Amino acid sequence: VVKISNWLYRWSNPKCNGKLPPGSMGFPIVGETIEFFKSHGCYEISPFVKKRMSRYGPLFRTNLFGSNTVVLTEPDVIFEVFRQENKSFMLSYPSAIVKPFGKDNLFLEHGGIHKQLKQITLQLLGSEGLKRNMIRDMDRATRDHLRSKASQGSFDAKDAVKSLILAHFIPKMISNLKPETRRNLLDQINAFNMDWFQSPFRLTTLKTLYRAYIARREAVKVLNDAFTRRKASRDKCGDFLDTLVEELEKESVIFDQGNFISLMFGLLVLSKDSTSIVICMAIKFISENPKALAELKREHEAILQNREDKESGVTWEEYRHKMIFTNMSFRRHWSHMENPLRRDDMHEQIGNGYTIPAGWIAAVVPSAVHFDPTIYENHLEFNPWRWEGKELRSASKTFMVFGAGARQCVGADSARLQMSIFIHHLVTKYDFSLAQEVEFVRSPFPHFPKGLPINISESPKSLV
Ligand code: HEM
Repeated sequence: VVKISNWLYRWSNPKCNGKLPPGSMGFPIVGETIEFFKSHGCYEISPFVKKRMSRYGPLFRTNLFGSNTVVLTEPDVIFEVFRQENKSFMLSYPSAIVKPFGKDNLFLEHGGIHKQLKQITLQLLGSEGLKRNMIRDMDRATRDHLRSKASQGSFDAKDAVKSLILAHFIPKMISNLKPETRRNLLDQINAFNMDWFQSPFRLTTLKTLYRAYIARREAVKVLNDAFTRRKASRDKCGDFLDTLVEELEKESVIFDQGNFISLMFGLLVLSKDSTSIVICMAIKFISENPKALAELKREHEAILQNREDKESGVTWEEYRHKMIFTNMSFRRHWSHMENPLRRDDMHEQIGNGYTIPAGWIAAVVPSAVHFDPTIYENHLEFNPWRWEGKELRSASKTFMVFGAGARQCVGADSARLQMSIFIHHLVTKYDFSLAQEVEFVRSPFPHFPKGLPINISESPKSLV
């Protein structure tokens, strides 16, 4: 009894050579993880965080995924943690989250390996790569996909947008796959979903995890075959696989084929899951806000009217400089990555004289800043006009939807571009509405448990 009481006491009152932030460590072993995963509305701060912020203040301690954790919600502290990447704070996600992506995932590495991998990835997803290689095909695929879906009169946007993204992204990775192999890869990447993470405490979790494991295994097989064949043939196809094969041939190479297979797999899954959910959020919000929809139509019809070559599709210039209201409308929708996690390696002093002991996790909550009532009037309202005249692209202490510092998202521009092109075609060519009331929750990633069915038809006023 004495031993157990002692252990329970130590669980609730962990050691610290400074002052720990207030908070509760929850139940032994599971901590407060179950409450953390409770689903909640999407356009708000999670009740888990909100409740503790009002009880303990902007910094509080807890235990999540079996790790002692300090949750950070203050803009200055969050920005500083991002800035200290690779110095006192290191990216660190629980193995339960990252394991299903495979063991070779080098984006979890630090220092030089991470830097080199990021440079390689930016050849595909950086603005030069997007401008040169991606925008035309992205536009064409989006236009054709929407046309074919709209001809059915209604469709589930949740699945359709994922397939649309993969349909043009897979050939950018590997351009010479046979149609049936490409179809198989698309199906496997689509089958690899994050359902196990949305509800890790349900009986069905093991089943969804197993399905994801099988899908990953099959997808990796396709990617591996394509890699091996390309290496042997030395063909040049102008795709990302060329870049990766060339990297492997360099004398100073620090990666192997397995690392690059894992990279391709991770990028395909991320592009499908992250961007599609934000596009679906956009469809939902503009369907419910006629004033914002009218303004979007005005912006995109003006772009179309001023375009010299009507068949050229969205240009880089239009995307970067003429979609101001589009940017304003979906600015906060990107705030969907709820908790970037870092491990404190240095026993860091943070705000208000508190300390994060070495080895603890720092869970930053950017959405607490993006929905902060002291920064935003009517903070939960969808109001694109609140951004009028503001700088819309770069990260700041009060806006970090794509992270900040060394770990800033490599896919940010590609996601924004895909969203802008989708909205362009949707609002200029179609009339659409939600087919039914939509369930939209966050646990902790946002998702539409019952899909997003929409009714759609070609607009009689369509300009092209
Ligand atoms: C809805 C769109 C997206 C959002 C909101 C988003 C958000 C984020 C955030 C907040 C981070 C930083 C994580 C951290 O600091 O721990 C991040 C990193 C990352 N994102 Fe995205 N992302 C999006 C789309 C994408 C896409 C489309 C891709 C790839 C195709 C991508 C690839 C990555 C990668 C590889 C990293 C790790 C970067 C590094 O460690 O240096 N993301 N993303």
